[in-house]
Amino acid sequence: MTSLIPEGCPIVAVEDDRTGTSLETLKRAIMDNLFYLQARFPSVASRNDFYMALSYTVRDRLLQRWISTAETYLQQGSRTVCYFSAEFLLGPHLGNNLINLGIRQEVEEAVNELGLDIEELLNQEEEPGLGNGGLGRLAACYLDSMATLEIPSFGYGIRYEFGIFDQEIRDGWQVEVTDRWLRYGNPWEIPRPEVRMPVKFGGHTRSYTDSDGHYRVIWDAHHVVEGVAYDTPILGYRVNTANTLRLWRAEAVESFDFQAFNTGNYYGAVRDKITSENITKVLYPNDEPLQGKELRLSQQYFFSSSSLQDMIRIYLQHNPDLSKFHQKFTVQLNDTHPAISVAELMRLLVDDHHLDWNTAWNVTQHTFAYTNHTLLPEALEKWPIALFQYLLPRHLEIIFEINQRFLDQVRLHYPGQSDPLARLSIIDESGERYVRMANLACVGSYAINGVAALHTELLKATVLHDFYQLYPERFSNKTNGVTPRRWVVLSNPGLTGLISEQIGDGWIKDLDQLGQLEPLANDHHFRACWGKTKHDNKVALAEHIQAKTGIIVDPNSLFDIQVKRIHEYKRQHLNVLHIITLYQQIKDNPHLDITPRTFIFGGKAAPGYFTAKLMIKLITAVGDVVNRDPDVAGRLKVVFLPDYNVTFGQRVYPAADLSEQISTAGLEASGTGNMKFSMNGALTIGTLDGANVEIREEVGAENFFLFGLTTPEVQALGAKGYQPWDYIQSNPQLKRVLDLIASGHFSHGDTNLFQPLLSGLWNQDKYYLMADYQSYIDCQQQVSQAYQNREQWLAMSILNTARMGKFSSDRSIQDYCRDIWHVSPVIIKLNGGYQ
Ligand SMILES: [N-]=[N+]=N[C@]1([C@H](N)O)O[C@H](CO)[C@@H](O)[C@H](O)[C@H]1O
Repeated sequence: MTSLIPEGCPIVAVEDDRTGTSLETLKRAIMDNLFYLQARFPSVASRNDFYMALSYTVRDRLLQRWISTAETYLQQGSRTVCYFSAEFLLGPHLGNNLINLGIRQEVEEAVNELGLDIEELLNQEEEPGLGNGGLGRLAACYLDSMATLEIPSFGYGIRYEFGIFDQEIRDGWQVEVTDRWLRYGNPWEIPRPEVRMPVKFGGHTRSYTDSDGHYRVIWDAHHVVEGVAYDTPILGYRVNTANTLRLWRAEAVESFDFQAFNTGNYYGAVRDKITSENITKVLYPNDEPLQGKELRLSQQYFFSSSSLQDMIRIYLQHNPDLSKFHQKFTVQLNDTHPAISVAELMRLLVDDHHLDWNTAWNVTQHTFAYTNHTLLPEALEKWPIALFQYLLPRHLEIIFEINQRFLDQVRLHYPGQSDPLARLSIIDESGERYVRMANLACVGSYAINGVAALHTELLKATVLHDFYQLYPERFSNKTNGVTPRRWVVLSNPGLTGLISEQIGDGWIKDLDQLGQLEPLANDHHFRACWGKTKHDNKVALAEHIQAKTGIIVDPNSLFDIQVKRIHEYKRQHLNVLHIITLYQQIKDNPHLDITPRTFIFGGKAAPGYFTAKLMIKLITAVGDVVNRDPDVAGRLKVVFLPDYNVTFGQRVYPAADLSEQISTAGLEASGTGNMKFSMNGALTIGTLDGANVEIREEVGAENFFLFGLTTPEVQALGAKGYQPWDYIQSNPQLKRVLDLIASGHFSHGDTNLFQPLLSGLWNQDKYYLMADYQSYIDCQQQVSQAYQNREQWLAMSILNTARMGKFSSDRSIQDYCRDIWHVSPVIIKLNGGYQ
């Protein structure tokens, strides 16, 4: 693309005001932005005005890095990773950018001198809740690590107008409130109105033979929507690299139909605008269970097509030959949500750019890599053929062709055997016939990975076994990780200071250096400082809990925390059975010497998931009784803290003594909260599931509270016919706990309220709570005893943090770069001026 600025034009020097970090410069910049961008003077400016003025000031210091990065990638034509995700749970930007720019102190001083409070301004930011849980947050941690490791990369996703709902608890029940995160504007995104991609839907296809005798297909779409780009800079930690997260918003090609308006059809005049914009209106609030709605498939296709068209546009700026597209770009598919991209790239290459099928397929298969995040059958996406025919007729044709050619190969592998073909086929012939998105992703990808060692082994043995048999070389494990920048440095400045004081701050970019803390686990003084840091964080959380819920908790009690999406396989209700067990023990013997505990829960339930909502009600109902019971006398407190999100997590992980990771073995693919808790010195009580297995390997079995059935034991019990009633009948304590719930003790005498939960446990207990109950209770007893030995507990806590190096998302990204993407870092030099 030719520069619009003529050769020899005077260089526009970048003013210090935009990049300077001296106290006076920052103060002037904040006031200038208040004046020139917020058009406010201090005496009438609101907290949001000051937040915006500060944000623009910090953003300016990003922009030089961002533009230098973009220019360098353009000049060097660097091989680039594109991370396709329907969710990016970014969290608030301001605090993180201050850390990554390394100017937190300077800005705090400037803000103080202006008579403002930086914590208040930080809390002013509406977090972009463009995700449901682990999958979306992982994508955000990976963007931070790719930038910090100076990897040329783009994030591509959807700019939902409304993110994950805000959660309120009314009368103990979850109530969803619309997340209007954009209502005060978003200083961290740059609209790119010129970057618009036409995305077609519906209609029909027709084919013809062109003048060169080539078979060509035209897609006459029913309607076209435009994808408009909004870019957010993703700055690495203490580097010059600022990569781009490009999120697409849907707009109507024609946002106002004058003809309709002139004929008085006012709705008609804006119909296109409304239907088009609906595509990116709201995030589907389901974590795991698939949402088979047409709009969901439209969202997935919309951002996949916009992103691939954008990549081809960037590619053609320097390379006319699309047959080498995969050498420049590689795309990581974050679960099957963007798997339609496999068919879309084929359509773009064959129909729009006239590559022959085989060349296009070679490019496609060498472009995509696929990450699976769950084994839950109900989460594996499949779309009815009829919906595909209606919404994406050309893609259905292409998928049939891909499948045809694929099955021809498979037949060679399994001569005369139909079963493997039926399982491997992209088309599920049962019922109304479906397109299996995981199969499409596997056929169209050169690499397939799970997100923890156990999960990947289970993928190879179960859900993707046939693909593993066919393409063993494509499979690898890439254990998840989390960024220590947001989850330790930003969330836990006390611990950060204590660690860096001892071992320097190299650990922030090289987490294995935390290993240098090990010897200090035996140092009484260091243990005392460690304990104080944790206690200070617990005091801060206790104040927040009182402010948010009115519940007073004792920071000296053991903070036992379970925060994650509410789901039966995550077994928040098993945690409640432990609470009731302790409660009954106290009721039986009010003088019982027990370790005082504060049970803190947080997590959203998918709005349509009734059992999960009932689990929240059980937690709040038990809390209402236990928290007020005179016999308990405050030794047990149960808190359900509403609206669990990234900001909430930043408060909670540093304040935990015990991290609850109690899913049924074999069902939690990885978990990432488990890593954030341990990194902040919490000890884990958990099953051998997901990344718990690797955390226990790293921190040492002696520093991990393990309980429960293993995956093979769960499978064996299931195979032999699991009778939960047998466990209830043979365990009087367990029976008493369930009977107390059934009696209405926690529901004002209403014996029906929790019936659905109880009957599920008595009859089927799909997630083996009854089988794991006693092991869990015994393990919790060990926890209480261990907590009584403060010095030992502190030593275990220090060792947990010291041995968490493996779980940095930097390590995960280095694994992806080495084994899958084959991309190398590009060092960015800051460019002082522009020609
Ligand atoms: N979808 N999905 N999967 C999950 C999470 N629910 O978002 O992905 C997360 C990120 O890979 C995993 O840690 C977690 O175990 C898994 O259940």
